[in-house]
Amino acid sequence: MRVFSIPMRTRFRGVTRREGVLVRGPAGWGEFSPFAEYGPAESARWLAAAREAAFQGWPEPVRDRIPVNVTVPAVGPEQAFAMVRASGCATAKVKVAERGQGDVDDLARVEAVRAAIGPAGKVRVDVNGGWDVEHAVRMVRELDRFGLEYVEQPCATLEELAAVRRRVDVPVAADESIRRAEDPLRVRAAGAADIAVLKVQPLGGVRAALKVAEATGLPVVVSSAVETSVGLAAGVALAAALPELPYACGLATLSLLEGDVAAEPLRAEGGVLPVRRPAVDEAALARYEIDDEGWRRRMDGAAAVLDRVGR
Ligand SMILES: O=C(O)CCC(=O)c1ccccc1C(=O)O
Ligand SMILES: [Mg+2]
Repeated sequence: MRVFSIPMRTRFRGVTRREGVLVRGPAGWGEFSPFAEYGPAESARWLAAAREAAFQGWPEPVRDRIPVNVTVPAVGPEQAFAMVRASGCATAKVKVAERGQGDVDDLARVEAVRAAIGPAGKVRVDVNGGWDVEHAVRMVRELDRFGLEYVEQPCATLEELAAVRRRVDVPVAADESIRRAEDPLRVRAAGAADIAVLKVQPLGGVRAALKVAEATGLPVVVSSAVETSVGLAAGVALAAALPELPYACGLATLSLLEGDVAAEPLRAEGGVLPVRRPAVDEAALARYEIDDEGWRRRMDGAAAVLDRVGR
């Protein structure tokens, strides 16, 4: 196992370095990079995803190009404008409701992103559950001045998502509400969302995520957990294997990192990612490799859970 620590270009989810473990098996490289706040039980799914990548490989793709969105963190309007222009993407996802900021910051950022992407581009916002129902209804209507493709996780709970969905015309996507195998059916039953955002690592692998996609019965947006090219390749494999892919995916996140572990990183060009699987490059990895006992323990903890409960 190889531990990496890569600085983020801009702070994201309060994180300034992205860390994790790369494992190698007969099928290739896998990434295990649960966020710092996740304990062994939750991290076990992330390890299952890494093991699938390393030991099993992924289902056959049905497409060879994945349209992607540029991800705009909670930065100022000028930086947001520049990030969208530099990306070449026709869809932008804008983070809003950042702690310490206000509605005026969100309105200015979304306005700048709309200006950068042009009238034909698509703009979605991700609230990460940061609003209550009244705040969400008011802000979605205000932000829709700039034209919203959808709003991702406007509130924390399924019941709140359902309430917002009944009161606004903008489609609602569920992200944090879809994390465990039993959740998707609840999302469907609650009428809480129009779209399901799926991430490979927290769902326990590409095959597990495909099952969740089927269970939700909703159109899917595949999103990254801000991984290296190794982790992103699993998201690309999921996006490539889904029977339908009606929306751009949130897999253009390599640009949020200062560097990568592959010689030919999974970087979007013209708003599209190729369906391929980059290998770890020793020289690239050497720049970011650390020796960290903590990550060894996290992996052992997750492995103990996985090997006890199975997959
Ligand atoms: O979807 C994207 O555009 C990028 C990925 C992303 O936003 C994200 C990355 C890590 C953790 C949470 C999230 C999120 O969608 O909330
Ligand atoms: Mg999200």
